[in-house]
Amino acid sequence: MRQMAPHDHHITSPGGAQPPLRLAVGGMDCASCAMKIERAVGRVAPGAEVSVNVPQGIVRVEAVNATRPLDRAAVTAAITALGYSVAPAGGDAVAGASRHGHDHDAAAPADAHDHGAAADAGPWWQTAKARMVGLAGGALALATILDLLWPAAGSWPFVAAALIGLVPVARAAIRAARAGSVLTIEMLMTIAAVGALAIDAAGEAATVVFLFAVGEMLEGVAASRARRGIRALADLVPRTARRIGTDGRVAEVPAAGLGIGDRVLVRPGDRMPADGRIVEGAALIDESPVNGESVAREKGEGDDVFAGTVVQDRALTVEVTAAAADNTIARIIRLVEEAQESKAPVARFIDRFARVYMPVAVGLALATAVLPPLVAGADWTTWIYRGLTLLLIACPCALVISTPAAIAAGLAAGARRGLLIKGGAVLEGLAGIRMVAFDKTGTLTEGRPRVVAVTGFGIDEGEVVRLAAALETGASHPIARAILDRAILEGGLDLPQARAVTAIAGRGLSGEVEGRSLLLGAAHGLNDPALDAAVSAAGENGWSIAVLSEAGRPLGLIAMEDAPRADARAGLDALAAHGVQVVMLTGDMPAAAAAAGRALGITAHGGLLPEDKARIVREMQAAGQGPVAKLGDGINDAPALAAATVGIAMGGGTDVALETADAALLENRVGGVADLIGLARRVMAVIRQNVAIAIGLKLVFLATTIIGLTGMWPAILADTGATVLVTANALRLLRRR
Ligand SMILES: Nc1ncnc2c1ncn2[C@@H]1O[C@H](COP(=O)(O)OP(=O)(O)OP(=O)(O)O)[C@@H](O)[C@H]1O
Ligand SMILES: [Zn+2]
Repeated sequence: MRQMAPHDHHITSPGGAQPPLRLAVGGMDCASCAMKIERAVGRVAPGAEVSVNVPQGIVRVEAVNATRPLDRAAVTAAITALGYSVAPAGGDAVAGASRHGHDHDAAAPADAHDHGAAADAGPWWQTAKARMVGLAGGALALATILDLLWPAAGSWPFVAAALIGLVPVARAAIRAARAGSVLTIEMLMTIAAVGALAIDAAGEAATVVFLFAVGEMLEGVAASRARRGIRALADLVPRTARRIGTDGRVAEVPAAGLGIGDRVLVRPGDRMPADGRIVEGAALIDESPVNGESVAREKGEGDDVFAGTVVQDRALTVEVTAAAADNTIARIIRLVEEAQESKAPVARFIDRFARVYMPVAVGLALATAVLPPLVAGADWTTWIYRGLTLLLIACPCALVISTPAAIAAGLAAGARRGLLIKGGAVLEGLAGIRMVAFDKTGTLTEGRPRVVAVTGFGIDEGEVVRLAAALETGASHPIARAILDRAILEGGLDLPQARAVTAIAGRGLSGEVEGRSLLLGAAHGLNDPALDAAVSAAGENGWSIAVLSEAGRPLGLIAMEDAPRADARAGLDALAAHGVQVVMLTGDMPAAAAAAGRALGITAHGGLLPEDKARIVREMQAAGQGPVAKLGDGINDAPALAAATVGIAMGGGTDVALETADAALLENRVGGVADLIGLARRVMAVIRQNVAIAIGLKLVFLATTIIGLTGMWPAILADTGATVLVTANALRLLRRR
């Protein structure tokens, strides 16, 4: 089931009081559709933030500073008035509609703007847009031949060709105008072409109409390629699975129909058909398709496996733990698709700019057509022609698509490499990061501490471990694992029952064991010389500690060692190469933090409570160190993740990691942070190039048109060319490096 935007976190929605409206719209797949819809919705929902996701057909309306609550019916009506279809219900309809929601075809006649029709269903040459190109192109070719064979016919073959190509465009323009959007690209095209016919430039009118159709088609092709960037992940999951029946017989069934608890047989070379847990066997598993982890890993009984990963050498029996719609890949796709809807600030700016730019350009065109003849007595035909050409230049297609195309491609490229980024705003934030704060346990270290020393104060060491392990039985901190492992080693898991266990994030646990009220955790507030000596000795070795105490009196000390991650050094170096500073913020005691910091060559602050971490992150941002990213893996990092410009979760696809942070590394690799920042910077560079291309070409043709150097068809060619160029530039991000 698709949830209604459960991932609205602090960056993309600053505390919106009302849930955003989400509508699945069929039939749009280009920038001008998006602009039309945004304008129409903006009129019925004043002050609302509208983002239109072209490839996925999703319109998201959020009441950022709306004057009244969002009215779903009014928004829906505004969109249908433009000739697009809106799926009846909210959330669930979205997924369906983006895959096969082309019902609008029946209601709306196929014309220049009903290109959603075949966008998913068939190859690009079968789309309505391609038919348009064929029609306009065929008519133009016929007219040209006629003109060569029979010059006496004059210009009427071209007039006919222009009209044939123009009819669908004009229809779309009129429909949009009726719905309230007068200044559309179709309208500009229609006026320019009709005007050209009027001043007897029929040949050019026909050419312009044809080139416009080509541009629209290429844009559609590019849009579906960007969409495939993320959808390709879904193809990693095999269509069928070998389910083991209750009678032990194996039957081939559709993977989508597997239920939780089903057992499947996965043979060497097979892709995993579902998320699950190995119940029998062990094998080398290649997880690179899902999280980019480059080395195959040995997994055995009890280990979790992900749909889409490849079993390399031996057969496994796997028990399914998630339905197809909830598996890791499906969740990633959903997150990225939602992220593609959220606009980066730079995209918002461009949208606003385009909205101002179009009327200005139209005004300029009008002035160009009218002023020189009126004021200076210049030739009317020449200047009307130049004015019409400027109308074509007023089309902001390339500019409008330049940013969303780059962001969509960037997010998809990241997801393929195990870098999950939740939206354009996060990308933009990441590109500007100057400082990264890491926690220690589980991020810079393996997060698998091992007990290295146990000290008892007045009680036996085994007793210390036994009581501590009883408290840790349900705990999730890595320390719990270490202490329980030790307890098993010493005498099995025959532990006393702990009651009323409470976890205090960043401090430890409290609870009752065998009638005694115990505390286990950091050495806060215990003044005991013997304990202090043991604690500082542990700190000097870089060990972490858990102190067991009763009524403020220490009973024992457990010291643990956690190895640094093998790739920590390289990952930190990669950040340094990006000019990014690094600091360690850890809940572990200061001495242990300092030892780990020394080993890695970075500044370390220890003994921090969760709120201390958040405070330091805020202080760093305020102190002008620029945007700060915080990397963390546990609940004790949540406040700091939220305080940071960008909160990055580390932790192989766990729910917490995926849902709470702004970005997540699916693979536990320190170098992933540098990869994230590098990718974000590349995306921003592409955006800058695209904006330069789009505006630069317009300026050049603006000048050459006014001085009369170039005419109509170079103007439309420049627009088409720029649109294709910026999209192709964005798709470069999808190339595997
Ligand atoms: N479940 C627990 N059992 C025992 N001690 C704990 C537990 N949770 C926390 N502590 C104590 O509190 C300290 C701080 O814990 P916290 O979870 O904030 O940081 P951490 O996980 O050690 O390090 P980092 O902040 O780098 O992830 C630990 O070093 C430990 O002494
Ligand atoms: Zn369109």
